[in-house]
Parts: sequence; C-alpha cells; structure tokens
Amino acid sequence: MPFIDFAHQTWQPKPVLTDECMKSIPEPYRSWLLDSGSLTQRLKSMCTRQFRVKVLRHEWGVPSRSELEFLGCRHEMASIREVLLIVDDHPAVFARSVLPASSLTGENRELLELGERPLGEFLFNQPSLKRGQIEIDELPACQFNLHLDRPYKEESAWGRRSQFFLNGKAISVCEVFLPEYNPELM
Ligand SMILES: C=C(O[C@@H]1C=C(C(=O)O)C=C[C@H]1O)C(=O)O
Repeated sequence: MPFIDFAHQTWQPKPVLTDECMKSIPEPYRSWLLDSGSLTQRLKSMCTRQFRVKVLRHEWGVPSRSELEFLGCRHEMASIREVLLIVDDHPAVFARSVLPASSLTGENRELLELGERPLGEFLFNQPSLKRGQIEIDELPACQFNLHLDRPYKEESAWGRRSQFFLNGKAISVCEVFLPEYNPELM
C-alpha cells in the first residue's frame, strides 16, 4: 500500500530513507525526488516555453490521519492546497500541501494568499525554512485522472512527501511526478 492513496485518503507512513530504499528509485526520478532544493526552480529550468501552477483546490479541510501524524499535529483543520505544475503545457507534477491552522501564524499567513504563485517561490525565500523528514514511494498514477485530460491506466508514479518548518511551524508538501512527464527527456 503506497503512502499516498488520494482516492481513499489512506496514507501509510514509509520507513526512513535507507540507502537501499534510495537505490530502488529509478532514474531520473531519484535525482529529482532527493533534491533538497526548489522543485519549482528546477522545473522552470527545464521549461522551453511556460511554467504555470494550476490550482485545483486551496481550501480549509481535515487532513488525513497519516498527514497529521507526519506533521506531528493533533486533530486540527488545515488549509489544503492541491495543484498541478504545468511545464510547457504538460502536467508534470501533482502536489498536495497541508498547512495546519496552528502553523498559519505571523508571516506564515502569507501561505493563504498564494493563488497561482508557486508555493516554492515563497518557501525558498524564507530565511527560517528548514526541511524535515522525507518519504518516497511509487503509487498508481490513475488516482490523478480526475484532474487530467488523458487517463492513466496501469502506469505508476513516483512521489515524495516532505516536512518543511517555517518559523518553526510544520507544513507538509507531497509531490508526485506524473508518468507523462519525464523531466530528463522533455
Ligand atoms: C515546495 C515547492 O513548491 C512547489 C509548488 C507547489 C504549489 O504551488 O502548491 C507545491 C509543491 C511544489 O512542487 C517547490 O517548488 O519545491
């Protein structure tokens, strides 16, 4: 069972990344999923025409139990943001970010006003930003079909879930590379 099953909101914690786990991730995804920098910046560097964020939803909701555990939060509401990162008209990444209410204080409240501005452009300009735990897994790509023009069938997608700490407050960012987009071949 992958750690991400958006259709059923069942998220399974993954073991801490071991060398063996990392070796099992196929290239080119390994290099991208283990990159500690901004995914937005790296995707933009691959663009020949346009990079854009398609916001699918950004609203208050109840995170899954696994998300709350990953964030070290008790039961609380969060601002949940789901987007597609579109590279030269290709949906490249599905991302789901969970911003717990208790983390949205002070300057962090700017996260509520992102609109189509990439989350990474805000995060990686914050001096206080720290990365925490990361989980990586392979999961069925078909669970993203409702957001896409072309349906995936049996294809799998590689994704990661990252903890970020902004002014000491935790948020989680889950990013899944959609099989249609191979960052090294586009
Ligand atoms: C965290 C980053 O922000 C990216 C942009 C996102 C958004 O706009 O919602 C979500 C996940 C990321 O792929 C990043 O660029 O590394």
